[in-house]
Amino acid sequence: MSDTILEVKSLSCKGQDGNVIISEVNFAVRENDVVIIQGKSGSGKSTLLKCLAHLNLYDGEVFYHGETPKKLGIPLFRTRVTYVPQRPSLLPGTPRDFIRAISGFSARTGSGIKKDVLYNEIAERSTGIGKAWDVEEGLWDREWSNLSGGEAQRIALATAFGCDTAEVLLLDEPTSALDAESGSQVEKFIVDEVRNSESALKAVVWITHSDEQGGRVGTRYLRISEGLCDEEAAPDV
Ligand SMILES: Nc1ncnc2c1ncn2[C@@H]1O[C@H](COP(=O)(O)OP(=O)(O)OP(=O)(O)O)[C@@H](O)[C@H]1O
Repeated sequence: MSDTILEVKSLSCKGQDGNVIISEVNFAVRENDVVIIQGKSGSGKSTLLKCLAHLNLYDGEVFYHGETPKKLGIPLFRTRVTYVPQRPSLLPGTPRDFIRAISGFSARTGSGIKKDVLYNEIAERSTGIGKAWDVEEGLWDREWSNLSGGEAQRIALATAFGCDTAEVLLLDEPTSALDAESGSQVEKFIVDEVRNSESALKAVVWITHSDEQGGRVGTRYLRISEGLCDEEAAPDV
């Protein structure tokens, strides 16, 4: 189908101990999809997202518009298919250091844009989105390790949107550390961006433990159980 962005074929992943975590996963992500991934704790949801972002080794294939990440170039692929971690507080330095580092990647500056100009653009967009989510300006200069879980989560997400390059965002429980009000603000922003035809973002793969959230935002539903991944009907919430 022409609107297919990602195609996952026979994807399997083992842990360092050789145990199979997920096996023979097949699905496609198409334009306007909000694909909800559900499953018990430890079932392999984050593992699947990290494989999609080419952060884990896997067997099988992931195609982005029909091309493998290797053929496209993995750094460029990661600017288009971007993983947003559940616990960004494990990153070194401050959020601004992180923006400075990613502004220097040649996959981003390859278009000829200067590193400093790109840094200013990403920082301005990211802090602007953060402001709308009540993230104080000063928090961008605090070490990730000293941010609260909810602050770090909003900052990581605002930065992913601030980069404005991802066609697919892989969101690992993006609102799990947020209070109800902040969570619904962020949730609405994500869904609006997928629906906004002017946004670079065309689809989201979203891990959530909440059936209610899945029901509100999802358009398709995958469940991981005992290493296998099956598509399900929308939950009855
Ligand atoms: N590198 C690794 N080596 C060995 N085992 C691993 C590795 N990474 C993850 N695992 C194991 O694989 C299983 C799946 O982990 P994963 O983080 O994908 O689960 P999850 O479904 O996202 O869980 P949660 O809902 O608790 O976040 C777990 O049992 C985990 O301990």
